[in-house]
Amino acid sequence: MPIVKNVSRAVSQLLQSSGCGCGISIVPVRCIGVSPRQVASDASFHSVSFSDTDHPRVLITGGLGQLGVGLAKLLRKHFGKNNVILSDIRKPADNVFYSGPFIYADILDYKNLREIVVNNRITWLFHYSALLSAVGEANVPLARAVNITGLHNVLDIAAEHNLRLFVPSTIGAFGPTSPRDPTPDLCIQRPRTIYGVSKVHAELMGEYYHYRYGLDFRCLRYPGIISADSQPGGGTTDYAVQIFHDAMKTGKFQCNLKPDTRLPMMYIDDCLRATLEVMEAPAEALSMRTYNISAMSFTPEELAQEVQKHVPELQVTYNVDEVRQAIADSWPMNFDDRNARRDWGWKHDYDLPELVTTMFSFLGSDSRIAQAN
Ligand SMILES: NC(=O)C1=CN([C@@H]2O[C@H](COP(=O)(O)OP(=O)(O)OC[C@H]3O[C@@H](n4cnc5c(N)ncnc54)[C@H](O)[C@@H]3O)[C@@H](O)[C@H]2O)C=CC1
Ligand SMILES: CC(=O)[C@H](N)C(=O)O
Repeated sequence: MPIVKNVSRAVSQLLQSSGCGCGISIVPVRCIGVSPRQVASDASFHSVSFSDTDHPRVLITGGLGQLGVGLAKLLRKHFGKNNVILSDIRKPADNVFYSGPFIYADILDYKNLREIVVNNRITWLFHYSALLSAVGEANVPLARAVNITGLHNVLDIAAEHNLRLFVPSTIGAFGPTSPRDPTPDLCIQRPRTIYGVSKVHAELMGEYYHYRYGLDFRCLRYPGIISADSQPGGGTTDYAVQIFHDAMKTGKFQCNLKPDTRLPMMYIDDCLRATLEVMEAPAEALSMRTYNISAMSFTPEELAQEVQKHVPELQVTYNVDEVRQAIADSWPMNFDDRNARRDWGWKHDYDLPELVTTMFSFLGSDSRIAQAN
């Protein structure tokens, strides 16, 4: 296909994707001839563009954490196994390595990341690499590097190569001065963790690149995510996953948050479906580029009661971790996601009883398989 045709299609896609509904005219980065990293506008990789009739070519960064493997599985079902590349700086387990393309990608290595995007003709990027709230407080310099410097690399590469970019944000992007019950999309955001600060920065930088350069940036603020077949990576909401494993294994669970700490939560299938849905939504449907999504809110006490319906002998004790408790006390209790529901039809499937039943049927069948082997 002639390069000229591809470039003009890319420009028209950029113009379409910049439909922010705010009436501001956008000058896409390629039209002003200089990208954020001063890459020449006629560099050869610009001749590769993604047609609407093709499947996207997907890269997931930080893909070996709690959410990335599930996301790859979902996207591979939709777009084909070889169109979705999982990446991380860790070594994948055998089952992950053999389930589809995997590549080493350190988001702090700009050239390495750019080479991967170019050589694999990536068109959509899901940027999952991060240090979460609790581990971030334990290593602020690393969290700042991964969550902020890493994001800058990803944004520049996405803008240069006309990628559609998804970056997750979090309930942790709010702080003690935000309205907490409910928390709307637009309100004061003064988080007091490096994780929260870096996520507000990501929201603002992504939106800035969208308005300034026409980058097709899309962002959802996830609640705490609960999954059966992957472990959380060091957050404040981790207790809500651990309780299921401990209930099955020992019948005893020690919770590191107070019994009445209410936080928004979501089952992983809802979270990953929302992520695909917002990426597939037509640009003109998106009145914003960063949306809250919500499913349920509960306290450790309420979760324990629901779990005890399945494991009546479960004993729950509380040994509060001051760092996590202070973080949780500054986060939303309930999330207002009316804009996501209105703009692109977001709807959750799992509430608390359904979540708990699903977790036990997954873990139950899993442990039966383990016992049989
Ligand atoms: N799991 C949850 O409850 C929530 C997650 N999110 C966001 O979703 C995204 C994915 O979350 P999880 O999978 O839970 O995170 P996780 O902590 O389980 O995984 C993060 C991954 O990033 C990788 N990573 C660290 N440094 C890296 C580097 N320099 N280059 C490349 N990769 C690097 C780690 O090896 C790890 O596999 C994160 O951005 C997180 O902030 C948002 C809200 C809730
Ligand atoms: C809600 C999140 O972003 C994460 N699970 C954390 O607790 O840090």
